[in-house]
Amino acid sequence: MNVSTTHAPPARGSLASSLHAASPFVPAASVEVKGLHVGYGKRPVIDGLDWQLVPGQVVGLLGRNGAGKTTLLEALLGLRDVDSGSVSLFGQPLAALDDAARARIGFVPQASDLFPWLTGAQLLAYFRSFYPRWNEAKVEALLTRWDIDRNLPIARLSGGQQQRLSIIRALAHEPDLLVLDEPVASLDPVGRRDFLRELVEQVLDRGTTVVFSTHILSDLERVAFNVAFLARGRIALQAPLDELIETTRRLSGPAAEVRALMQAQALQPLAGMPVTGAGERLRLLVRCTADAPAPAPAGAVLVEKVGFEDLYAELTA
Ligand SMILES: Nc1ncnc2c1ncn2[C@@H]1O[C@H](COP(=O)(O)OP(=O)(O)OP(=O)(O)O)[C@@H](O)[C@H]1O
Repeated sequence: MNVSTTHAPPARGSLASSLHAASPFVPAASVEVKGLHVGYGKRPVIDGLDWQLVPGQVVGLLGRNGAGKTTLLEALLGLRDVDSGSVSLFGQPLAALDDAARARIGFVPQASDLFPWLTGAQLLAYFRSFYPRWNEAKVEALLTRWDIDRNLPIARLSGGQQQRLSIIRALAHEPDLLVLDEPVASLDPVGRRDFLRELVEQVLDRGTTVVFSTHILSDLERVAFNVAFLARGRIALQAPLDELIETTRRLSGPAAEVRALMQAQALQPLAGMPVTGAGERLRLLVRCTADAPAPAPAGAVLVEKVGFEDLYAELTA
Protein backbone atom coordinates (compact mmCIF):
# COMPACT_ATOMS: atom_id res chain seq x y z
CA MET A 1 0.00 0.00 0.00
CA ASN A 2 1.38 3.33 -1.08
CA VAL A 3 0.21 5.42 1.84
CA SER A 4 2.82 8.12 1.56
CA THR A 5 1.85 9.39 -1.87
CA THR A 6 -1.05 11.67 -1.08
CA HIS A 7 -1.76 11.17 2.59
CA ALA A 8 1.38 13.02 3.56
CA PRO A 9 2.23 16.46 2.21
CA PRO A 10 4.13 16.57 -1.07
CA ALA A 11 7.91 16.75 -1.00
CA ARG A 12 8.82 20.38 -0.52
CA GLY A 13 11.79 20.75 -2.83
CA SER A 14 10.20 19.93 -6.14
CA LEU A 15 7.00 21.84 -5.46
CA ALA A 16 8.32 25.29 -6.21
CA SER A 17 9.77 24.22 -9.54
CA SER A 18 6.45 22.92 -10.77
CA LEU A 19 4.12 25.65 -9.59
CA HIS A 20 3.06 26.46 -13.13
CA ALA A 21 1.40 23.07 -13.40
CA ALA A 22 -0.70 23.95 -10.36
CA SER A 23 -2.85 26.35 -12.37
CA PRO A 24 -6.51 25.80 -11.54
CA PHE A 25 -7.42 26.40 -15.20
CA VAL A 26 -6.72 22.89 -16.39
CA PRO A 27 -9.59 21.69 -18.54
CA ALA A 28 -9.07 17.97 -17.77
CA ALA A 29 -11.52 16.08 -15.56
CA SER A 30 -10.56 16.33 -11.90
CA VAL A 31 -11.04 12.59 -11.55
CA GLU A 32 -11.31 9.99 -14.26
CA VAL A 33 -11.63 6.31 -13.39
CA LYS A 34 -11.84 3.57 -15.97
CA GLY A 35 -12.48 -0.12 -15.41
CA LEU A 36 -11.28 -0.06 -11.80
CA HIS A 37 -11.06 -3.38 -9.97
CA VAL A 38 -10.07 -3.58 -6.30
CA GLY A 39 -10.55 -6.69 -4.22
CA TYR A 40 -9.38 -8.32 -1.05
CA GLY A 41 -8.26 -11.88 -1.63
CA LYS A 42 -10.65 -13.26 -4.21
CA ARG A 43 -13.51 -10.98 -3.18
CA PRO A 44 -14.09 -8.02 -5.51
CA VAL A 45 -15.13 -4.80 -3.78
CA ILE A 46 -14.76 -2.37 -6.69
CA ASP A 47 -15.70 -4.30 -9.79
CA GLY A 48 -15.12 -2.58 -13.14
CA LEU A 49 -16.02 0.90 -11.96
CA ASP A 50 -16.05 3.91 -14.32
CA TRP A 51 -16.41 7.40 -12.91
CA GLN A 52 -15.73 10.96 -13.84
CA LEU A 53 -15.81 14.13 -11.77
CA VAL A 54 -15.58 17.41 -13.60
CA PRO A 55 -14.07 20.56 -12.09
CA GLY A 56 -16.41 22.27 -9.63
CA GLN A 57 -18.64 19.24 -9.16
CA VAL A 58 -19.73 18.34 -5.62
CA VAL A 59 -20.68 14.71 -5.16
CA GLY A 60 -22.02 12.88 -2.14
CA LEU A 61 -20.94 9.24 -2.39
CA LEU A 62 -23.57 6.92 -0.96
CA GLY A 63 -23.52 3.21 -0.30
CA ARG A 64 -24.36 0.70 2.36
CA ASN A 65 -21.85 -0.29 5.04
CA GLY A 66 -19.14 -2.31 3.34
CA ALA A 67 -20.12 -1.20 -0.18
CA GLY A 68 -16.56 -0.02 -0.79
CA LYS A 69 -16.70 3.77 -0.36
CA THR A 70 -13.46 3.98 1.62
CA THR A 71 -11.80 1.50 -0.72
CA LEU A 72 -12.83 3.60 -3.73
CA LEU A 73 -11.84 6.97 -2.25
CA GLU A 74 -8.47 5.64 -1.14
CA ALA A 75 -7.89 3.96 -4.51
CA LEU A 76 -8.56 7.33 -6.17
CA LEU A 77 -5.68 8.82 -4.23
CA GLY A 78 -3.22 5.96 -4.59
CA LEU A 79 -3.63 4.86 -0.99
CA ARG A 80 -4.85 1.36 -1.95
CA ASP A 81 -3.34 -1.11 -4.35
CA VAL A 82 -5.70 -1.77 -7.23
CA ASP A 83 -6.01 -4.97 -9.25
CA SER A 84 -6.60 -3.30 -12.61
CA GLY A 85 -8.04 -0.24 -14.28
CA SER A 86 -6.85 3.34 -14.41
CA VAL A 87 -7.22 6.49 -12.35
CA SER A 88 -6.25 9.96 -13.59
CA LEU A 89 -6.34 13.14 -11.54
CA PHE A 90 -6.26 16.51 -13.35
CA GLY A 91 -5.48 14.61 -16.54
CA GLN A 92 -2.38 12.92 -15.10
CA PRO A 93 -2.20 9.16 -14.52
CA LEU A 94 -2.17 8.51 -10.78
CA ALA A 95 1.14 6.65 -10.93
CA ALA A 96 2.81 9.64 -12.59
CA LEU A 97 1.23 12.39 -10.50
CA ASP A 98 3.71 15.21 -9.97
CA ASP A 99 4.13 17.18 -6.76
CA ALA A 100 2.22 20.17 -8.09
CA ALA A 101 -0.78 17.95 -8.74
CA ARG A 102 -0.46 16.36 -5.29
CA ALA A 103 -0.51 19.81 -3.75
CA ARG A 104 -3.91 20.36 -5.40
CA ILE A 105 -5.47 17.49 -3.41
CA GLY A 106 -7.01 17.67 0.05
CA PHE A 107 -7.99 14.49 1.87
CA VAL A 108 -9.88 13.91 5.09
CA PRO A 109 -9.67 10.20 5.94
CA GLN A 110 -12.34 8.32 7.86
CA ALA A 111 -10.00 7.52 10.74
CA SER A 112 -8.06 10.43 12.24
CA ASP A 113 -4.54 10.68 10.85
CA LEU A 114 -3.55 13.67 12.95
CA PHE A 115 -0.42 13.45 15.07
CA PRO A 116 -1.89 13.24 18.58
CA TRP A 117 1.19 14.53 20.39
CA LEU A 118 1.20 17.85 18.48
CA THR A 119 -1.05 20.78 19.26
CA GLY A 120 -3.43 21.98 16.55
CA ALA A 121 -1.20 25.01 15.97
CA GLN A 122 1.90 22.82 15.60
CA LEU A 123 0.15 20.46 13.23
CA LEU A 124 -1.04 23.28 10.99
CA ALA A 125 2.39 24.93 11.01
CA TYR A 126 3.93 21.61 9.98
CA PHE A 127 1.56 21.15 7.04
CA ARG A 128 1.77 24.81 6.01
CA SER A 129 5.46 24.36 5.24
CA PHE A 130 4.73 21.87 2.47
CA TYR A 131 2.22 23.74 0.35
CA PRO A 132 2.63 26.53 -2.16
CA ARG A 133 -0.74 28.02 -1.13
CA TRP A 134 -2.00 28.34 2.41
CA ASN A 135 -4.98 30.45 3.40
CA GLU A 136 -4.07 31.59 6.91
CA ALA A 137 -7.14 33.83 7.18
CA LYS A 138 -9.42 30.88 6.47
CA VAL A 139 -7.55 28.71 9.01
CA GLU A 140 -7.87 31.38 11.68
CA ALA A 141 -11.54 31.98 10.93
CA LEU A 142 -12.40 28.28 11.05
CA LEU A 143 -10.41 27.60 14.23
CA THR A 144 -12.33 30.39 15.92
CA ARG A 145 -15.73 29.59 14.44
CA TRP A 146 -15.39 25.89 15.18
CA ASP A 147 -14.09 26.60 18.66
CA ILE A 148 -10.89 24.58 18.52
CA ASP A 149 -8.24 25.25 21.13
CA ARG A 150 -5.13 25.33 18.96
CA ASN A 151 -2.84 25.03 21.97
CA LEU A 152 -4.20 21.71 23.24
CA PRO A 153 -2.47 18.47 22.24
CA ILE A 154 -4.65 16.86 19.57
CA ALA A 155 -5.06 13.77 21.75
CA ARG A 156 -7.05 15.94 24.17
CA LEU A 157 -9.48 17.24 21.56
CA SER A 158 -12.82 15.47 21.27
CA GLY A 159 -13.52 13.22 18.27
CA GLY A 160 -15.63 15.92 16.63
CA GLN A 161 -12.99 18.60 17.26
CA GLN A 162 -10.32 16.35 15.74
CA GLN A 163 -12.54 15.84 12.72
CA ARG A 164 -12.98 19.60 12.37
CA LEU A 165 -9.22 20.11 12.62
CA SER A 166 -8.70 17.49 9.95
CA ILE A 167 -11.16 19.36 7.70
CA ILE A 168 -9.39 22.68 8.36
CA ARG A 169 -6.06 21.09 7.47
CA ALA A 170 -7.54 19.79 4.22
CA LEU A 171 -9.11 23.14 3.29
CA ALA A 172 -6.14 25.32 4.28
CA HIS A 173 -4.06 24.78 1.15
CA GLU A 174 -7.07 25.52 -1.05
CA PRO A 175 -7.15 22.23 -2.90
CA ASP A 176 -8.74 21.92 -6.32
CA LEU A 177 -9.87 18.39 -5.44
CA LEU A 178 -11.18 17.66 -1.97
CA VAL A 179 -11.85 14.04 -0.98
CA LEU A 180 -13.54 13.43 2.36
CA ASP A 181 -14.41 10.03 3.80
CA GLU A 182 -17.39 10.41 6.15
CA PRO A 183 -16.28 13.87 7.25
CA VAL A 184 -19.38 14.56 9.30
CA ALA A 185 -19.59 11.22 11.12
CA SER A 186 -18.64 12.70 14.51
CA LEU A 187 -19.98 16.21 14.02
CA ASP A 188 -23.04 17.50 15.81
CA PRO A 189 -25.87 18.95 13.68
CA VAL A 190 -24.51 22.50 13.94
CA GLY A 191 -21.04 21.27 13.01
CA ARG A 192 -22.49 19.43 10.01
CA ARG A 193 -24.36 22.51 8.85
CA ASP A 194 -21.21 24.63 9.20
CA PHE A 195 -19.18 22.07 7.35
CA LEU A 196 -21.63 21.98 4.45
CA ARG A 197 -21.69 25.77 4.33
CA GLU A 198 -17.91 25.76 4.13
CA LEU A 199 -18.00 23.25 1.28
CA VAL A 200 -20.48 25.34 -0.65
CA GLU A 201 -18.35 28.46 -0.13
CA GLN A 202 -15.26 26.60 -1.22
CA VAL A 203 -16.96 25.55 -4.41
CA LEU A 204 -18.44 28.98 -5.11
CA ASP A 205 -15.14 30.77 -4.37
CA ARG A 206 -12.70 28.42 -6.02
CA GLY A 207 -14.59 25.89 -8.14
CA THR A 208 -13.20 23.06 -6.02
CA THR A 209 -14.22 19.54 -7.00
CA VAL A 210 -15.51 17.78 -3.89
CA VAL A 211 -16.36 14.17 -3.25
CA PHE A 212 -17.42 13.02 0.17
CA SER A 213 -18.96 9.84 1.48
CA THR A 214 -21.76 10.05 3.98
CA HIS A 215 -24.64 8.14 5.49
CA ILE A 216 -26.53 11.27 6.49
CA LEU A 217 -29.06 11.73 3.73
CA SER A 218 -30.75 14.78 5.25
CA ASP A 219 -27.53 16.80 4.82
CA LEU A 220 -27.48 16.08 1.12
CA GLU A 221 -31.15 16.94 0.76
CA ARG A 222 -30.48 20.34 2.30
CA VAL A 223 -27.76 21.22 -0.14
CA ALA A 224 -28.94 19.33 -3.25
CA PHE A 225 -25.53 18.14 -4.36
CA ASN A 226 -24.94 15.50 -6.93
CA VAL A 227 -25.28 12.06 -5.47
CA ALA A 228 -23.46 8.92 -6.61
CA PHE A 229 -24.75 5.53 -5.51
CA LEU A 230 -22.12 2.82 -5.06
CA ALA A 231 -23.55 -0.68 -5.30
CA ARG A 232 -22.17 -4.03 -6.44
CA GLY A 233 -18.75 -2.45 -6.99
CA ARG A 234 -19.91 0.21 -9.43
CA ILE A 235 -21.45 3.66 -9.52
CA ALA A 236 -25.04 2.61 -10.16
CA LEU A 237 -26.16 6.16 -10.82
CA GLN A 238 -24.91 9.71 -10.42
CA ALA A 239 -27.20 12.72 -10.77
CA PRO A 240 -28.13 16.02 -9.13
CA LEU A 241 -30.27 15.03 -6.18
CA ASP A 242 -33.12 17.48 -6.74
CA GLU A 243 -33.39 16.46 -10.39
CA LEU A 244 -33.34 12.78 -9.43
CA ILE A 245 -36.16 13.18 -6.92
CA GLU A 246 -38.13 15.28 -9.40
CA THR A 247 -37.83 12.85 -12.30
CA THR A 248 -38.09 9.46 -10.59
CA ARG A 249 -41.39 7.63 -10.28
CA ARG A 250 -42.30 4.26 -8.84
CA LEU A 251 -44.67 2.23 -10.96
CA SER A 252 -46.49 -0.65 -9.33
CA GLY A 253 -49.37 -2.81 -10.37
CA PRO A 254 -50.22 -5.82 -12.51
CA ALA A 255 -47.06 -6.72 -14.47
CA ALA A 256 -48.75 -6.67 -17.89
CA GLU A 257 -50.24 -3.22 -17.28
CA VAL A 258 -46.97 -1.80 -15.93
CA ARG A 259 -45.08 -3.10 -18.96
CA ALA A 260 -47.73 -1.75 -21.34
CA LEU A 261 -47.54 1.69 -19.72
CA MET A 262 -43.75 1.68 -19.95
CA GLN A 263 -43.84 0.71 -23.58
CA ALA A 264 -46.54 3.24 -24.47
CA GLN A 265 -44.59 6.06 -22.82
CA ALA A 266 -41.05 4.86 -23.67
CA LEU A 267 -40.14 4.74 -19.96
CA GLN A 268 -36.84 3.10 -18.95
CA PRO A 269 -36.08 1.50 -15.57
CA LEU A 270 -33.77 3.65 -13.46
CA ALA A 271 -30.12 2.84 -14.30
CA GLY A 272 -28.94 -0.45 -12.89
CA MET A 273 -32.25 -1.12 -11.21
CA PRO A 274 -33.40 -4.71 -11.10
CA VAL A 275 -37.06 -5.18 -11.96
CA THR A 276 -38.72 -6.39 -8.76
CA GLY A 277 -42.15 -7.78 -8.02
CA ALA A 278 -43.51 -11.15 -7.14
CA GLY A 279 -45.76 -13.19 -9.44
CA GLU A 280 -48.03 -11.10 -11.58
CA ARG A 281 -47.27 -7.83 -9.87
CA LEU A 282 -44.41 -5.54 -10.79
CA ARG A 283 -42.81 -2.66 -8.93
CA LEU A 284 -39.99 -0.60 -10.36
CA LEU A 285 -38.46 2.86 -10.55
CA VAL A 286 -38.36 4.78 -13.80
CA ARG A 287 -36.62 8.03 -14.74
CA CYS A 288 -38.82 10.45 -16.58
CA THR A 289 -37.36 12.77 -19.18
CA ALA A 290 -38.64 15.46 -21.51
CA ASP A 291 -39.24 12.75 -24.12
CA ALA A 292 -40.79 10.36 -21.60
CA PRO A 293 -42.66 12.53 -19.07
CA ALA A 294 -44.10 11.18 -15.83
CA PRO A 295 -47.13 9.10 -16.71
CA ALA A 296 -50.52 9.57 -15.12
CA PRO A 297 -51.81 6.54 -13.20
CA ALA A 298 -53.38 4.21 -15.73
CA GLY A 299 -55.83 1.39 -15.00
CA ALA A 300 -54.53 -0.45 -11.94
CA VAL A 301 -50.99 0.98 -12.21
CA LEU A 302 -49.98 3.24 -9.36
CA VAL A 303 -47.50 6.04 -10.18
CA GLU A 304 -45.77 7.59 -7.15
CA LYS A 305 -42.99 10.04 -6.42
CA VAL A 306 -40.17 8.52 -4.38
CA GLY A 307 -38.41 10.01 -1.35
CA PHE A 308 -34.62 10.08 -0.99
CA GLU A 309 -34.51 7.29 1.59
CA ASP A 310 -36.48 4.97 -0.66
CA LEU A 311 -34.27 5.86 -3.60
CA TYR A 312 -31.20 5.17 -1.49
CA ALA A 313 -32.58 1.83 -0.33
CA GLU A 314 -33.41 0.72 -3.87
CA LEU A 315 -30.28 2.00 -5.57
CA THR A 316 -27.81 0.65 -3.03
CA ALA A 317 -29.47 -2.76 -2.57
N1 LIG B 1 -7.71 -4.06 4.37
C1 LIG B 1 -8.76 -4.85 4.11
N2 LIG B 1 -8.62 -6.21 4.06
C2 LIG B 1 -9.66 -7.02 3.77
N3 LIG B 1 -10.92 -6.58 3.52
C3 LIG B 1 -11.11 -5.25 3.57
C4 LIG B 1 -10.07 -4.32 3.87
N4 LIG B 1 -10.57 -3.08 3.84
C5 LIG B 1 -11.89 -3.21 3.54
N5 LIG B 1 -12.21 -4.51 3.38
C6 LIG B 1 -13.53 -5.04 3.04
O1 LIG B 1 -13.96 -4.38 1.85
C7 LIG B 1 -15.35 -4.08 1.92
C8 LIG B 1 -15.54 -2.60 1.68
O2 LIG B 1 -15.00 -1.89 2.79
P1 LIG B 1 -15.01 -0.29 2.83
O3 LIG B 1 -14.42 0.12 4.13
O4 LIG B 1 -14.41 0.22 1.60
O5 LIG B 1 -16.59 -0.02 2.81
P2 LIG B 1 -17.40 1.30 3.15
O6 LIG B 1 -18.44 1.45 2.09
O7 LIG B 1 -16.47 2.46 3.31
O8 LIG B 1 -18.07 0.93 4.52
P3 LIG B 1 -18.63 1.87 5.74
O9 LIG B 1 -19.82 2.60 5.23
O10 LIG B 1 -19.01 0.85 6.75
O11 LIG B 1 -17.51 2.75 6.17
C9 LIG B 1 -15.82 -4.56 3.28
O12 LIG B 1 -16.47 -5.79 3.13
C10 LIG B 1 -14.56 -4.70 4.09
O13 LIG B 1 -14.67 -5.76 5.01
